[in-house]
Amino acid sequence: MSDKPPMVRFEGVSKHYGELTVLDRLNLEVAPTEKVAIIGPSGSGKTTVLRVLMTLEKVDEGIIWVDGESLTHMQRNNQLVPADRAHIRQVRGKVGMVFQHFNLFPHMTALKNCMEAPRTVLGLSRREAKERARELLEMVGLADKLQHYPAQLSGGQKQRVAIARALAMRPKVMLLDEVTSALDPELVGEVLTAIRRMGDEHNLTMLMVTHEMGFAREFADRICFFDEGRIMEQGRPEQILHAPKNERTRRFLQAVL
Ligand SMILES: Nc1ncnc2c1ncn2[C@@H]1O[C@H](COP(=O)(O)OP(=O)(O)OP(=O)(O)O)[C@@H](O)[C@H]1O
Repeated sequence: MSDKPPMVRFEGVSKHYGELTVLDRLNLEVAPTEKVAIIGPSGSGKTTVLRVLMTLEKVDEGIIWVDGESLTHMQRNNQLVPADRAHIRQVRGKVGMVFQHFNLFPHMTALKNCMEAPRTVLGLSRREAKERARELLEMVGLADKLQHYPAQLSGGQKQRVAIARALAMRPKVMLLDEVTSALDPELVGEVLTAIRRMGDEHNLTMLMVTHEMGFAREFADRICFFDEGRIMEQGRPEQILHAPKNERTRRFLQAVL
C-alpha cells in the first residue's frame, strides 16, 4: 500500500438481508490507482461490496469513503450526519461500474450509449460528448462499430462498449463485476485487453470481482479472498494464489485452479 490517503475505504461496513449477514464489519482500504481483485465462494458478499460502493444498496452500519469524502455521511457543523441525496450524487460521480451483463441501452447505438450520461448527467454539449465517446470507443477497438446497436454486436464488443461508456463519465474508481463471465471463452481476451488499457491510460483505482485467476494474477496489485462477508486473507497475487496461509483460501483455490 502507498502512503497516500486511500481512494476507497470501508470502515466497519455491515449489510444484512433479514437474518443473513452479507457484509460483516468489513474494513478495506484501496490506494489511489491500486488494482484490487476480489475472489471467493459464491454468496460470500463480493458483488455486494461493489453494489454498496455504487449506492445500488444501502449499508446498515459503518462508513464508506471515496476520495476523502463519505458516501454514507457528510459534515454538518463539524459533525458527521447521514448524507443527503445531493451529497451522495456528488461522491457517487467518482465511481463507475461495468456489469456482467453489459446493461447497454438496446435502442441506442454504441456511440449514443457512450454519449447519454455525459450529456444528461455531466451536461456536456453534443459535440463534446460525441468526441469523448468516439475517442473511448476507438481506445477499446470499436472505431468501426460506432453506429451499431447492441443486438448487432458480439458479447465481447458489447462489454467493450460498456467499458467505454463507464469511462466517458471520467470516474476515479472503476468497479468491474465478473465482466467476462457471460462471454464465450474466445471473447474473453479482447475484453481483458481493453480493461488493461483502461487501467493503464486512465490512472484508475479498480476493484474487480473475478473468477479469472489468471487475470487477477497478472493485473491485480492485491487479491482479497472473501468469505462470509469478510476478508479472510489478502496479499500479493503470487502469495495468495501460490502460498495461501488460510485453510479456507487454500480449499477455495484447489477447487477453482
Ligand atoms: N436483494 C437481495 N435480497 C436478499 N438477499 C440478497 C440480495 N442480494 C444478495 N443477496 C444474498 O447475499 C449474499 C451475497 O450476495 P453477493 O451477490 O454479494 O455474493 P457473491 O459473493 O458476489 O456471489 P456470486 O459469486 O455467486 O456472484 C447471497 O447469499 C445472496 O443470495
